[in-house]
Amino acid sequence: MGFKIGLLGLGTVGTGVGEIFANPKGRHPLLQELEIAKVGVRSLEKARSLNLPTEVLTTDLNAIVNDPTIDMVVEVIGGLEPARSLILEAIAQGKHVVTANKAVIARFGEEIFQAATQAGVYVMIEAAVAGGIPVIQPLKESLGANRIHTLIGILNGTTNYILTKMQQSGAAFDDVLAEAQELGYAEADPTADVDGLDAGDKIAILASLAFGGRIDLEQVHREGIRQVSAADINYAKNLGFVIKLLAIAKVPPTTAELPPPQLEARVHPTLVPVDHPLANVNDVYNALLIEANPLGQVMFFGPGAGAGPTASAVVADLINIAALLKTGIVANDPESSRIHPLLACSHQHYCNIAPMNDLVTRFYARFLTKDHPGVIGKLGTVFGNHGVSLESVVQTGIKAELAEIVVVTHDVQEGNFHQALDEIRQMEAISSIPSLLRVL
Ligand SMILES: NC(=O)C1=CN([C@@H]2O[C@H](COP(=O)(O)OP(=O)(O)OC[C@H]3O[C@@H](n4cnc5c(N)ncnc54)[C@H](OP(=O)(O)O)[C@@H]3O)[C@@H](O)[C@H]2O)C=CC1
Ligand SMILES: N[C@@H](CC=O)C(=O)O
Ligand code: NA
Repeated sequence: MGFKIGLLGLGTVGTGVGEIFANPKGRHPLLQELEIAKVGVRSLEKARSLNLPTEVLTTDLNAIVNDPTIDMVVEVIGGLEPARSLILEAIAQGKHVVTANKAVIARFGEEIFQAATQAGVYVMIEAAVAGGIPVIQPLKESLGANRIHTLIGILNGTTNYILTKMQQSGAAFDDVLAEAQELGYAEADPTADVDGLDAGDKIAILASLAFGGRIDLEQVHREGIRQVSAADINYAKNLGFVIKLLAIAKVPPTTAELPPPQLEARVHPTLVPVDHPLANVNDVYNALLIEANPLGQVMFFGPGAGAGPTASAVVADLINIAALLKTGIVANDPESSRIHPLLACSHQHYCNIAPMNDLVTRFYARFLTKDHPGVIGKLGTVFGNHGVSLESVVQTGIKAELAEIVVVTHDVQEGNFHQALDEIRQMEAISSIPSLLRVL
Protein backbone atom coordinates (compact mmCIF):
# COMPACT_ATOMS: atom_id res chain seq x y z
CA MET A 1 0.00 0.00 0.00
CA GLY A 2 1.35 3.44 -0.92
CA PHE A 3 0.80 6.78 0.80
CA LYS A 4 -0.01 9.93 -1.13
CA ILE A 5 1.55 13.25 -0.24
CA GLY A 6 0.27 16.73 -0.97
CA LEU A 7 3.29 19.05 -1.09
CA LEU A 8 2.41 22.69 -0.42
CA GLY A 9 5.29 24.80 -1.77
CA LEU A 10 8.02 24.13 -4.31
CA GLY A 11 10.61 26.72 -3.34
CA THR A 12 13.97 25.98 -1.67
CA VAL A 13 12.68 23.29 0.71
CA GLY A 14 9.89 21.90 -1.51
CA THR A 15 12.36 21.41 -4.36
CA GLY A 16 14.78 19.67 -1.98
CA VAL A 17 11.97 17.30 -0.96
CA GLY A 18 11.10 16.65 -4.61
CA GLU A 19 14.74 15.86 -5.39
CA ILE A 20 14.91 13.19 -2.67
CA PHE A 21 11.74 11.57 -4.04
CA ALA A 22 13.09 11.75 -7.58
CA ASN A 23 16.09 9.68 -6.54
CA PRO A 24 15.03 7.18 -3.84
CA LYS A 25 17.75 4.57 -4.43
CA GLY A 26 19.95 3.86 -1.41
CA ARG A 27 17.58 5.63 0.99
CA HIS A 28 15.13 4.02 3.44
CA PRO A 29 12.93 1.47 1.60
CA LEU A 30 9.77 3.05 3.07
CA LEU A 31 10.42 6.06 0.85
CA GLN A 32 9.34 3.96 -2.10
CA GLU A 33 5.92 3.57 -0.52
CA LEU A 34 5.42 7.33 -0.53
CA GLU A 35 4.41 9.32 -3.59
CA ILE A 36 4.14 13.07 -4.19
CA ALA A 37 0.68 13.19 -5.73
CA LYS A 38 0.01 16.94 -5.79
CA VAL A 39 2.16 20.06 -5.48
CA GLY A 40 0.73 23.47 -4.64
CA VAL A 41 2.49 26.66 -5.78
CA ARG A 42 1.69 30.31 -6.29
CA SER A 43 2.63 30.51 -9.97
CA LEU A 44 2.31 27.88 -12.69
CA GLU A 45 4.43 29.98 -15.07
CA LYS A 46 7.60 29.94 -12.97
CA ALA A 47 10.53 27.89 -14.34
CA ARG A 48 11.21 24.91 -12.02
CA SER A 49 14.41 22.91 -11.66
CA LEU A 50 12.33 19.82 -10.86
CA ASN A 51 10.56 17.95 -13.68
CA LEU A 52 7.02 17.19 -12.54
CA PRO A 53 4.06 16.09 -14.68
CA THR A 54 1.98 19.24 -15.36
CA GLU A 55 -1.16 17.70 -13.82
CA VAL A 56 0.64 17.42 -10.45
CA LEU A 57 1.14 21.19 -10.09
CA THR A 58 -1.74 23.39 -9.00
CA THR A 59 -2.34 26.79 -7.47
CA ASP A 60 -5.39 25.48 -5.59
CA LEU A 61 -3.84 24.55 -2.24
CA ASN A 62 -7.25 24.17 -0.60
CA ALA A 63 -8.12 21.45 -3.08
CA ILE A 64 -4.96 19.55 -2.01
CA VAL A 65 -5.77 19.62 1.70
CA ASN A 66 -9.36 18.58 0.95
CA ASP A 67 -8.41 15.82 -1.50
CA PRO A 68 -9.63 12.52 0.06
CA THR A 69 -6.85 10.55 -1.69
CA ILE A 70 -4.08 12.52 0.07
CA ASP A 71 -2.75 10.91 3.29
CA MET A 72 -0.09 13.43 4.36
CA VAL A 73 0.38 17.13 3.73
CA VAL A 74 3.80 18.79 3.71
CA GLU A 75 3.57 22.54 4.36
CA VAL A 76 6.62 24.38 3.05
CA ILE A 77 5.07 27.60 1.75
CA GLY A 78 6.17 29.59 4.82
CA GLY A 79 4.53 32.67 6.39
CA LEU A 80 1.58 32.69 8.77
CA GLU A 81 -1.39 32.69 6.40
CA PRO A 82 -2.54 30.76 4.45
CA ALA A 83 -0.07 28.27 6.02
CA ARG A 84 -1.92 28.10 9.38
CA SER A 85 -5.36 27.65 7.79
CA LEU A 86 -4.09 25.02 5.35
CA ILE A 87 -2.48 23.03 8.19
CA LEU A 88 -5.70 23.20 10.25
CA GLU A 89 -7.83 22.18 7.26
CA ALA A 90 -5.51 19.24 6.51
CA ILE A 91 -5.84 18.12 10.14
CA ALA A 92 -9.61 18.52 10.03
CA GLN A 93 -9.60 16.27 6.96
CA GLY A 94 -7.71 13.59 8.94
CA LYS A 95 -4.35 14.09 7.23
CA HIS A 96 -0.98 13.93 8.92
CA VAL A 97 1.08 17.08 8.54
CA VAL A 98 4.80 17.71 8.21
CA THR A 99 5.87 21.33 8.34
CA ALA A 100 9.13 23.32 8.34
CA ASN A 101 7.23 26.41 9.46
CA LYS A 102 8.55 27.44 12.88
CA ALA A 103 6.77 30.80 12.67
CA VAL A 104 3.37 29.10 12.54
CA ILE A 105 4.21 26.43 15.12
CA ALA A 106 5.66 28.93 17.63
CA ARG A 107 2.55 31.15 17.34
CA PHE A 108 -0.28 28.70 16.74
CA GLY A 109 1.13 25.50 18.25
CA GLU A 110 -1.62 25.29 20.86
CA GLU A 111 -4.40 25.48 18.27
CA ILE A 112 -2.64 23.14 15.83
CA PHE A 113 -1.60 20.43 18.29
CA GLN A 114 -4.98 20.45 20.05
CA ALA A 115 -6.67 19.97 16.68
CA ALA A 116 -4.21 17.20 15.79
CA THR A 117 -4.75 15.36 19.06
CA GLN A 118 -8.49 15.58 18.60
CA ALA A 119 -8.28 14.33 15.03
CA GLY A 120 -5.80 11.55 15.89
CA VAL A 121 -3.16 12.74 13.44
CA TYR A 122 0.50 13.71 13.75
CA VAL A 123 2.04 17.10 13.12
CA MET A 124 5.77 16.58 12.69
CA ILE A 125 8.20 19.51 12.81
CA GLU A 126 11.80 18.25 12.64
CA ALA A 127 12.65 20.63 9.78
CA ALA A 128 11.30 23.65 11.67
CA VAL A 129 14.24 23.82 14.10
CA ALA A 130 17.91 23.61 13.07
CA GLY A 131 17.01 22.38 9.55
CA GLY A 132 18.65 19.02 8.90
CA ILE A 133 19.99 18.47 12.42
CA PRO A 134 17.85 16.03 14.39
CA VAL A 135 16.86 18.03 17.48
CA ILE A 136 13.10 17.55 17.75
CA GLN A 137 13.18 13.75 17.74
CA PRO A 138 15.97 13.54 20.36
CA LEU A 139 14.04 15.89 22.66
CA LYS A 140 10.82 13.92 22.15
CA GLU A 141 12.32 10.45 22.36
CA SER A 142 15.99 9.90 23.16
CA LEU A 143 16.36 12.25 26.15
CA GLY A 144 13.19 11.29 28.02
CA ALA A 145 15.08 9.84 30.98
CA ASN A 146 16.78 13.17 31.69
CA ARG A 147 15.98 16.35 33.55
CA ILE A 148 16.98 18.94 30.98
CA HIS A 149 18.15 22.22 32.48
CA THR A 150 19.93 24.14 29.70
CA LEU A 151 19.49 24.61 25.97
CA ILE A 152 21.98 26.89 24.19
CA GLY A 153 21.70 27.05 20.44
CA ILE A 154 22.97 28.72 17.33
CA LEU A 155 19.66 28.24 15.57
CA ASN A 156 19.66 30.71 12.70
CA GLY A 157 21.85 29.88 9.71
CA THR A 158 21.51 33.27 8.03
CA THR A 159 22.81 35.29 10.98
CA ASN A 160 25.54 32.75 11.73
CA TYR A 161 26.62 33.01 8.08
CA ILE A 162 26.63 36.82 8.32
CA LEU A 163 28.55 36.96 11.62
CA THR A 164 31.07 34.38 10.39
CA LYS A 165 31.80 36.32 7.18
CA MET A 166 32.01 39.63 9.07
CA GLN A 167 34.42 37.97 11.49
CA GLN A 168 36.58 36.22 8.90
CA SER A 169 36.82 38.83 6.16
CA GLY A 170 35.43 42.06 7.58
CA ALA A 171 32.68 41.82 4.91
CA ALA A 172 29.83 44.34 5.06
CA PHE A 173 26.54 43.23 6.62
CA ASP A 174 24.35 43.95 3.56
CA ASP A 175 26.63 42.09 1.11
CA VAL A 176 26.69 38.95 3.24
CA LEU A 177 22.93 39.07 3.79
CA ALA A 178 22.43 39.16 0.00
CA GLU A 179 24.67 36.07 -0.32
CA ALA A 180 22.66 34.21 2.34
CA GLN A 181 19.46 35.08 0.46
CA GLU A 182 20.88 33.79 -2.83
CA LEU A 183 21.88 30.54 -1.14
CA GLY A 184 18.27 30.03 0.02
CA TYR A 185 19.07 30.27 3.76
CA ALA A 186 17.16 33.45 4.58
CA GLU A 187 13.41 33.78 5.14
CA ALA A 188 11.30 35.47 2.43
CA ASP A 189 11.50 38.53 4.71
CA PRO A 190 15.01 38.34 6.19
CA THR A 191 13.98 40.67 9.03
CA ALA A 192 12.88 37.53 10.88
CA ASP A 193 16.45 36.21 10.67
CA VAL A 194 18.34 39.42 11.32
CA ASP A 195 16.18 40.61 14.23
CA GLY A 196 16.33 37.32 16.13
CA LEU A 197 12.66 36.43 15.56
CA ASP A 198 13.38 33.19 13.69
CA ALA A 199 15.77 32.03 16.43
CA GLY A 200 13.11 33.11 18.98
CA ASP A 201 10.50 30.90 17.30
CA LYS A 202 12.94 27.98 17.35
CA ILE A 203 14.02 28.28 20.99
CA ALA A 204 10.34 28.59 21.99
CA ILE A 205 9.61 25.28 20.24
CA LEU A 206 12.64 23.56 21.80
CA ALA A 207 11.93 24.95 25.28
CA SER A 208 8.37 23.71 25.05
CA LEU A 209 9.60 20.18 24.34
CA ALA A 210 12.42 20.28 26.91
CA PHE A 211 10.41 21.82 29.74
CA GLY A 212 6.99 20.28 29.17
CA GLY A 213 4.84 23.40 28.75
CA ARG A 214 3.76 25.88 26.12
CA ILE A 215 5.79 29.05 25.60
CA ASP A 216 4.24 32.47 25.06
CA LEU A 217 6.47 33.84 22.31
CA GLU A 218 5.84 37.43 23.39
CA GLN A 219 7.65 36.68 26.65
CA VAL A 220 10.79 35.44 24.88
CA HIS A 221 13.38 38.23 24.80
CA ARG A 222 14.53 38.60 21.16
CA GLU A 223 17.40 40.78 20.01
CA GLY A 224 19.02 40.52 16.59
CA ILE A 225 22.44 41.30 15.16
CA ARG A 226 21.88 44.72 13.57
CA GLN A 227 23.83 46.51 16.32
CA VAL A 228 26.86 44.19 16.07
CA SER A 229 29.61 46.25 14.45
CA ALA A 230 32.99 45.38 12.97
CA ALA A 231 34.48 47.27 15.94
CA ASP A 232 32.77 44.95 18.45
CA ILE A 233 33.80 41.85 16.53
CA ASN A 234 37.38 43.11 16.68
CA TYR A 235 37.34 44.03 20.38
CA ALA A 236 35.69 40.71 21.19
CA LYS A 237 38.45 38.90 19.30
CA ASN A 238 41.16 40.74 21.26
CA LEU A 239 39.41 39.83 24.51
CA GLY A 240 39.25 36.12 23.52
CA PHE A 241 35.64 35.91 22.30
CA VAL A 242 33.61 35.48 19.12
CA ILE A 243 30.16 37.01 18.72
CA LYS A 244 27.30 34.58 18.06
CA LEU A 245 23.53 34.94 18.03
CA LEU A 246 22.62 32.57 20.85
CA ALA A 247 19.17 31.24 21.69
CA ILE A 248 19.04 30.18 25.34
CA ALA A 249 16.43 28.48 27.51
CA LYS A 250 17.34 27.32 31.00
CA VAL A 251 16.21 26.53 34.51
CA PRO A 252 18.35 26.05 37.64
CA PRO A 253 20.00 22.60 37.43
CA THR A 254 18.25 21.53 40.63
CA THR A 255 14.75 21.99 39.14
CA ALA A 256 12.73 18.80 39.17
CA GLU A 257 9.29 20.03 38.06
CA LEU A 258 7.66 19.89 34.63
CA PRO A 259 6.84 22.57 33.66
CA PRO A 260 9.36 24.33 35.93
CA PRO A 261 8.19 27.22 38.18
CA GLN A 262 10.14 29.68 36.00
CA LEU A 263 12.55 29.57 33.07
CA GLU A 264 14.82 31.89 31.09
CA ALA A 265 14.09 32.15 27.38
CA ARG A 266 16.08 34.64 25.31
CA VAL A 267 17.84 35.34 22.02
CA HIS A 268 20.65 37.86 21.74
CA PRO A 269 24.08 38.38 20.25
CA THR A 270 26.56 37.07 22.79
CA LEU A 271 30.32 37.08 23.34
CA VAL A 272 31.28 33.42 23.41
CA PRO A 273 34.73 32.41 24.74
CA VAL A 274 36.86 31.09 21.85
CA ASP A 275 37.33 27.74 23.60
CA HIS A 276 33.57 27.14 24.05
CA PRO A 277 32.13 24.34 21.82
CA LEU A 278 29.72 26.82 20.17
CA ALA A 279 32.49 29.27 19.23
CA ASN A 280 33.57 27.18 16.24
CA VAL A 281 30.11 26.66 14.78
CA ASN A 282 30.45 28.77 11.64
CA ASP A 283 28.75 29.66 8.35
CA VAL A 284 25.24 28.24 7.90
CA TYR A 285 25.90 25.54 10.49
CA ASN A 286 23.69 25.38 13.56
CA ALA A 287 24.30 23.68 16.88
CA LEU A 288 22.33 22.91 20.00
CA LEU A 289 24.08 22.27 23.29
CA ILE A 290 21.88 20.49 25.82
CA GLU A 291 22.76 20.04 29.48
CA ALA A 292 20.78 17.43 31.31
CA ASN A 293 20.85 15.16 34.31
CA PRO A 294 22.19 12.46 34.29
CA LEU A 295 23.43 12.77 30.69
CA GLY A 296 25.62 15.85 31.15
CA GLN A 297 26.41 17.80 27.98
CA VAL A 298 25.41 16.70 24.50
CA MET A 299 25.81 18.80 21.37
CA PHE A 300 23.98 18.48 18.06
CA PHE A 301 25.76 20.08 15.11
CA GLY A 302 25.08 20.32 11.37
CA PRO A 303 23.55 22.30 8.53
CA GLY A 304 20.68 24.41 9.86
CA ALA A 305 19.26 25.63 6.57
CA GLY A 306 19.35 25.05 2.82
CA ALA A 307 17.40 22.83 0.44
CA GLY A 308 18.97 19.40 0.96
CA PRO A 309 19.44 19.48 4.75
CA THR A 310 15.95 20.83 5.42
CA ALA A 311 14.37 18.37 3.00
CA SER A 312 16.25 15.58 4.78
CA ALA A 313 14.32 16.41 7.98
CA VAL A 314 10.98 16.76 6.16
CA VAL A 315 11.33 13.40 4.43
CA ALA A 316 12.46 11.69 7.66
CA ASP A 317 9.21 12.86 9.28
CA LEU A 318 7.21 11.48 6.34
CA ILE A 319 9.00 8.13 6.64
CA ASN A 320 8.26 8.11 10.38
CA ILE A 321 4.56 8.67 9.74
CA ALA A 322 4.54 5.97 7.05
CA ALA A 323 6.15 3.57 9.54
CA LEU A 324 3.50 4.38 12.16
CA LEU A 325 0.69 3.96 9.65
CA LYS A 326 2.06 0.63 8.48
CA THR A 327 2.39 -0.73 12.01
CA GLY A 328 -1.08 0.53 12.91
CA ILE A 329 0.19 2.84 15.69
CA VAL A 330 -2.08 5.48 14.41
CA ALA A 331 -5.81 5.53 14.02
CA ASN A 332 -7.63 8.44 12.49
CA ASP A 333 -10.23 7.92 15.11
CA PRO A 334 -10.77 10.54 17.82
CA GLU A 335 -12.09 7.89 20.20
CA SER A 336 -8.92 5.86 19.96
CA SER A 337 -5.88 6.52 22.10
CA ARG A 338 -3.65 4.70 19.64
CA ILE A 339 -1.54 7.70 18.92
CA HIS A 340 2.15 7.44 19.70
CA PRO A 341 2.61 9.13 23.12
CA LEU A 342 6.18 10.24 22.36
CA LEU A 343 5.27 11.87 19.06
CA ALA A 344 2.03 13.65 19.91
CA CYS A 345 1.99 16.95 21.83
CA SER A 346 -0.09 16.93 24.99
CA HIS A 347 1.03 20.10 26.80
CA GLN A 348 -1.65 21.71 28.93
CA HIS A 349 0.09 24.62 30.66
CA TYR A 350 2.08 27.71 29.75
CA CYS A 351 5.58 28.08 31.22
CA ASN A 352 6.35 31.10 33.34
CA ILE A 353 9.22 33.09 31.75
CA ALA A 354 11.46 35.14 34.06
CA PRO A 355 11.76 38.90 33.32
CA MET A 356 15.10 39.92 31.76
CA ASN A 357 15.86 42.28 34.63
CA ASP A 358 16.21 39.21 36.90
CA LEU A 359 18.79 37.58 34.60
CA VAL A 360 22.27 37.17 36.03
CA THR A 361 24.90 37.43 33.30
CA ARG A 362 28.14 39.10 32.29
CA PHE A 363 28.06 42.17 30.00
CA TYR A 364 30.35 43.75 27.43
CA ALA A 365 29.83 47.49 26.96
CA ARG A 366 31.57 50.01 24.72
CA PHE A 367 31.53 53.68 25.69
CA LEU A 368 32.57 56.73 23.69
CA THR A 369 33.76 59.37 26.15
CA LYS A 370 35.35 62.77 26.15
CA ASP A 371 39.01 62.28 26.94
CA HIS A 372 38.70 63.80 30.43
CA PRO A 373 40.98 62.67 33.23
CA GLY A 374 39.34 60.26 35.66
CA VAL A 375 36.52 59.00 33.37
CA ILE A 376 37.39 55.36 33.96
CA GLY A 377 37.39 55.96 37.73
CA LYS A 378 33.95 57.61 37.56
CA LEU A 379 32.56 54.72 35.50
CA GLY A 380 33.95 52.30 38.08
CA THR A 381 32.34 54.24 40.92
CA VAL A 382 28.86 54.27 39.32
CA PHE A 383 29.09 50.57 38.51
CA GLY A 384 30.27 49.84 42.06
CA ASN A 385 27.33 51.81 43.53
CA HIS A 386 24.97 49.46 41.67
CA GLY A 387 26.74 46.25 42.66
CA VAL A 388 28.36 45.78 39.23
CA SER A 389 31.92 44.54 39.49
CA LEU A 390 34.22 44.81 36.52
CA GLU A 391 36.32 41.99 35.10
CA SER A 392 38.23 44.17 32.64
CA VAL A 393 38.35 47.79 31.51
CA VAL A 394 40.31 48.78 28.40
CA GLN A 395 40.75 52.26 26.94
CA THR A 396 41.31 51.46 23.30
CA GLY A 397 42.32 54.77 21.73
CA ILE A 398 41.05 58.13 20.58
CA LYS A 399 38.71 58.52 17.57
CA ALA A 400 37.40 61.92 16.47
CA GLU A 401 38.48 63.36 19.84
CA LEU A 402 36.53 60.69 21.71
CA ALA A 403 38.10 57.96 23.81
CA GLU A 404 36.74 54.45 23.44
CA ILE A 405 36.41 52.43 26.63
CA VAL A 406 35.45 48.74 26.61
CA VAL A 407 34.22 47.13 29.81
CA VAL A 408 33.50 43.48 30.64
CA THR A 409 31.63 42.86 33.89
CA HIS A 410 31.52 39.89 36.24
CA ASP A 411 28.12 38.24 36.69
CA VAL A 412 25.59 40.94 37.49
CA GLN A 413 21.84 41.18 37.77
CA GLU A 414 20.64 42.72 34.50
CA GLY A 415 18.34 45.21 36.25
CA ASN A 416 21.26 46.57 38.34
CA PHE A 417 23.43 46.88 35.25
CA HIS A 418 20.77 48.93 33.45
CA GLN A 419 20.34 51.21 36.46
CA ALA A 420 24.08 51.86 36.41
CA LEU A 421 23.93 52.60 32.67
CA ASP A 422 21.05 55.05 33.17
CA GLU A 423 23.26 56.97 35.59
CA ILE A 424 26.31 56.72 33.32
CA ARG A 425 24.35 58.16 30.37
CA GLN A 426 23.82 61.33 32.47
CA MET A 427 27.58 61.82 33.00
CA GLU A 428 28.93 64.89 31.22
CA ALA A 429 31.95 62.94 29.93
CA ILE A 430 29.88 60.21 28.23
CA SER A 431 29.16 60.84 24.56
CA SER A 432 27.40 57.55 23.75
CA ILE A 433 27.17 53.83 24.53
CA PRO A 434 27.24 52.28 21.04
CA SER A 435 27.33 48.63 22.13
CA LEU A 436 25.93 46.52 24.87
CA LEU A 437 26.25 42.74 24.58
CA ARG A 438 25.90 39.83 26.97
CA VAL A 439 28.82 37.48 27.61
CA LEU A 440 28.38 33.71 27.96
N1 LIG B 1 15.08 27.76 3.27
C1 LIG B 1 15.56 27.12 4.31
O1 LIG B 1 16.76 26.85 4.43
C2 LIG B 1 14.64 26.69 5.40
C3 LIG B 1 13.30 27.01 5.37
N2 LIG B 1 12.48 26.61 6.37
C4 LIG B 1 11.07 26.91 6.33
O2 LIG B 1 10.49 26.24 5.21
C5 LIG B 1 9.41 26.99 4.69
C6 LIG B 1 9.64 27.21 3.20
O3 LIG B 1 10.82 27.94 3.02
P1 LIG B 1 11.50 28.09 1.58
O4 LIG B 1 11.40 26.83 0.82
O5 LIG B 1 12.83 28.69 1.83
O6 LIG B 1 10.53 29.18 0.91
P2 LIG B 1 10.49 29.66 -0.61
O7 LIG B 1 10.08 31.08 -0.57
O8 LIG B 1 11.74 29.28 -1.31
O9 LIG B 1 9.31 28.78 -1.25
C7 LIG B 1 7.96 28.96 -0.93
C8 LIG B 1 7.11 28.11 -1.87
O10 LIG B 1 5.77 28.20 -1.46
C9 LIG B 1 4.96 28.69 -2.52
N3 LIG B 1 3.99 29.61 -1.93
C10 LIG B 1 4.24 30.60 -1.03
N4 LIG B 1 3.10 31.21 -0.69
C11 LIG B 1 2.11 30.59 -1.38
C12 LIG B 1 0.71 30.77 -1.46
N5 LIG B 1 0.08 31.72 -0.76
N6 LIG B 1 0.00 29.96 -2.28
C13 LIG B 1 0.63 29.01 -3.02
N7 LIG B 1 1.96 28.78 -2.97
C14 LIG B 1 2.68 29.58 -2.16
C15 LIG B 1 5.87 29.38 -3.50
O11 LIG B 1 5.30 29.28 -4.79
P3 LIG B 1 6.06 29.81 -6.12
O12 LIG B 1 7.21 28.86 -6.31
O13 LIG B 1 5.05 29.70 -7.19
O14 LIG B 1 6.50 31.20 -5.80
C16 LIG B 1 7.16 28.54 -3.33
O15 LIG B 1 7.10 27.42 -4.16
C17 LIG B 1 9.35 28.27 5.52
O16 LIG B 1 8.41 28.10 6.56
C18 LIG B 1 10.75 28.38 6.11
O17 LIG B 1 10.78 29.07 7.33
C19 LIG B 1 12.93 25.86 7.43
C20 LIG B 1 14.25 25.51 7.50
C21 LIG B 1 15.21 25.93 6.52
N1 LIG C 1 16.08 31.38 7.71
C1 LIG C 1 16.39 30.25 8.51
C2 LIG C 1 16.12 29.01 7.72
C3 LIG C 1 16.03 27.83 8.56
O1 LIG C 1 15.25 27.74 9.49
C4 LIG C 1 17.86 30.30 8.91
O2 LIG C 1 18.59 31.13 8.36
O3 LIG C 1 18.25 29.53 9.79
NA1 NA D 1 15.89 19.74 12.70
